[in-house]
Amino acid sequence: MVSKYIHVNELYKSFDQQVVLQNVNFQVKKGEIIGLIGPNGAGKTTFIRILNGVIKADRGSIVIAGLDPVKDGDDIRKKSGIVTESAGLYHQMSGEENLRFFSDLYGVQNKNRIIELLMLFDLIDHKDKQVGKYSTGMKKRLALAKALLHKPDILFLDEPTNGLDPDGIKLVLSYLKKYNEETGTTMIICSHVLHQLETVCQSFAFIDHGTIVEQGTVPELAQKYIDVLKVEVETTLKPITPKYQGYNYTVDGNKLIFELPSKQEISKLLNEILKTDEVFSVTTLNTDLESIYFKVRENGHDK
Ligand SMILES: Nc1ncnc2c1ncn2[C@@H]1O[C@H](COP(=O)(O)OP(=O)(O)OP(=O)(O)O)[C@@H](O)[C@H]1O
Repeated sequence: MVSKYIHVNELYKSFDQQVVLQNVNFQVKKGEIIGLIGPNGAGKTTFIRILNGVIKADRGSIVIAGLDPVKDGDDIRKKSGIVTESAGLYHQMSGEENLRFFSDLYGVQNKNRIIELLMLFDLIDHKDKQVGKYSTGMKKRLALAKALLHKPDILFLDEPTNGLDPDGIKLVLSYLKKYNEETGTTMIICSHVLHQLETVCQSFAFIDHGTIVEQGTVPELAQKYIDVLKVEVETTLKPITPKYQGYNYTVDGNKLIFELPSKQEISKLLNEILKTDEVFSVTTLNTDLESIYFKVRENGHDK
């Protein structure tokens, strides 16, 4: 069995009388980037805060890199970086002063690291400006720089691209991916922007009403939840009967959308079309993270 870097077992948390997390079981492999997704109020931020040792669970066990967030909270925080909505920055200090402050706190030896990160996150021209006067996107980029100062082994990222413009989103996501490839840093990312998450995460955990209801990679989940594949084919074929080779299809402009029982049927279908016609493009429409997300949600409601 592959040993898990983060292992959570039967975790519970309530605030006053409200149960926020219940029977949470969750595992992450070392070096994995996992997306934590679920509707508003599902418990994602609370879960991240418990993992990072900011708040305590009521019961259940957590092991992160062999450590327990309750007993070894300081050690986990030394190994981890966190980005949350509030960012934890000092608004009276400049961007550079903030990074210097946290750099001293984390005991970062490499004095070039601050300038390196200011340049990387496109903040070098604003390094002397008070953070209170930063835009939302600038604050978010500075929060990421702060989280990466001490080259953590684990990154907890709660909505890391919220408030960023398209350039900022591209910069941050491509950096996180590159950083993971180079350093093997384990990352847990919460976000509602599923198409962005899909570009960086290797697997996903779905949280609903405080419970992890599903966990896996997109191909694993597609296999489990998607029973009819929708395949869009751009072709010169103009079928005239309601079915083509026994498959249902609909027409969308110059494209045909076929319903197939499995991906093995795609080549069979294309071979048939190519006997008489041309094919310009083929796209699977409903095996993306968003389609799977709604299937998982539907499944939860059916129970
Ligand atoms: N400190 C707190 N005191 C009382 N209730 C809280 C506290 N923190 C969170 N909650 C409640 O716990 C529930 C889960 O909140 P949480 O922020 O973990 O959800 P989330 O999945 O991160 O939501 P979102 O997608 O909106 O960010 C909500 O009902 C929230 O009101």
